[in-house]
Amino acid sequence: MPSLEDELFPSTPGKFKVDRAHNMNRQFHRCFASTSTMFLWALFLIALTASYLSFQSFVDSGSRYFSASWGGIQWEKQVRNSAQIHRSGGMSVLARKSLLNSHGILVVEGDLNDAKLLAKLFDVVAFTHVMHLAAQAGVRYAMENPNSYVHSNIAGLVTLLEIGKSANPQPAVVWASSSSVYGLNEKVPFSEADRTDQPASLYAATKKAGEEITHTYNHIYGLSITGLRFFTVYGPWGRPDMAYFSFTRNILQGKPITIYRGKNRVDLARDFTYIDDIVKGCLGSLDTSGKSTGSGGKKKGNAPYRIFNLGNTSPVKVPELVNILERHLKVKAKRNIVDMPGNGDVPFTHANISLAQREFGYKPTTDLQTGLKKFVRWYLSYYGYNNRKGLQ
Ligand SMILES: O=C(O)[C@H]1O[C@H](OP(=O)(O)OP(=O)(O)OC[C@H]2O[C@@H](n3ccc(=O)[nH]c3=O)[C@H](O)[C@@H]2O)[C@H](O)[C@@H](O)[C@H]1O
Repeated sequence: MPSLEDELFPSTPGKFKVDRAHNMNRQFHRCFASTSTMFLWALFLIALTASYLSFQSFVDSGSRYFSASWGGIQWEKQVRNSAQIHRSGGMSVLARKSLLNSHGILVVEGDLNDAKLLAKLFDVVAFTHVMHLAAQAGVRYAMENPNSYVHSNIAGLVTLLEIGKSANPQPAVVWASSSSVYGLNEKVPFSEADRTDQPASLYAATKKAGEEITHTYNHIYGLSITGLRFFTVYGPWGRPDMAYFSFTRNILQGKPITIYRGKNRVDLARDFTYIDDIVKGCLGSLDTSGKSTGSGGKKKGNAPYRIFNLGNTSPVKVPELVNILERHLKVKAKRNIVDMPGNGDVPFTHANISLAQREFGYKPTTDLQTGLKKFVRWYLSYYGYNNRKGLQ
């Protein structure tokens, strides 16, 4: 019989008990902990169902699980207080996930598909912005649990947009797309105007669908939309299913790591982007998002529809990523090199970021060597390796 944890987290790629607690908070840390400027705004953050919750179990029983956890006069008061503007700036932001209670901000956990919860939140607070980072992420896991991608990345997105379009005022929506939409595109570096009609994975296809779906809400209802194509984001509090994270774990545990190799023995490469740079991009895009024009479901004029690459502009081969990890960890990896299986991976990614640079001064400053050093320092501390000999 599955445990309660499995009931709630069965779709989690790379679910590890020890990581769960930090998964629940990681979006906060990833997006806000390192960026004090976020507190210029009134924040209200909702922890909506994302990659680390079980969509299947929500379909079966999830609404019952969550329905008990919100509502009531006291809860509404907490939501309102939490959404108050803490400093000047005039924004009130609805984002995917948590903020520490110590900052006076309430965390509401719920399923993105819970329209009643979303409607209630918009009822209680007139959100000016939605930072929507909830998703079922991961390229390869889509082959194992395809419906979780549809549930979160498509159905959940539509639920959110439906609520947003009917709200008065309508919020500006900034949301997470993905570099994976470039799919089999071979033109480098990838620019926003390049082809995105050849997805290589279901994950990519659902993110591409999200771009089309948000476009219709912009067109019909006047919602201000900004889609951010993130390029392999890494760093402290990251996702345990991603390569840099699972490689680190295996290297430290003396277990082999599998490195995929592309056609003709060509190494795969990624435009790995450090979390702090991504946070700056998120903030820049919120700052410049522009207003929605409609209200109560009626469009009153054209609203911005924007898409930006948020990458690092310098792809690194996966074996080089492993070299860097070895140096920081001071442990040799046991490498198992295999030909890339047909699992949705693409051979390389490489961002052209000139559009984001022009629009809001986006400029990544962390190279992979530096970013992984910070990640490893966090990892060793978080998992208690600093108390063990030889890994200081
Ligand atoms: O930019 C994105 O839009 C996506 O970025 C990320 O996808 P990817 O770039 O695939 O990152 P990641 O899994 O870390 O694999 C990195 C490299 O290691 C290779 N890889 C992976 C696993 C393994 O065991 N071996 C291996 O060689 C693998 O073949 C790849 O070449 C996010 O997960 C995804 O949610 C999405 O946001």
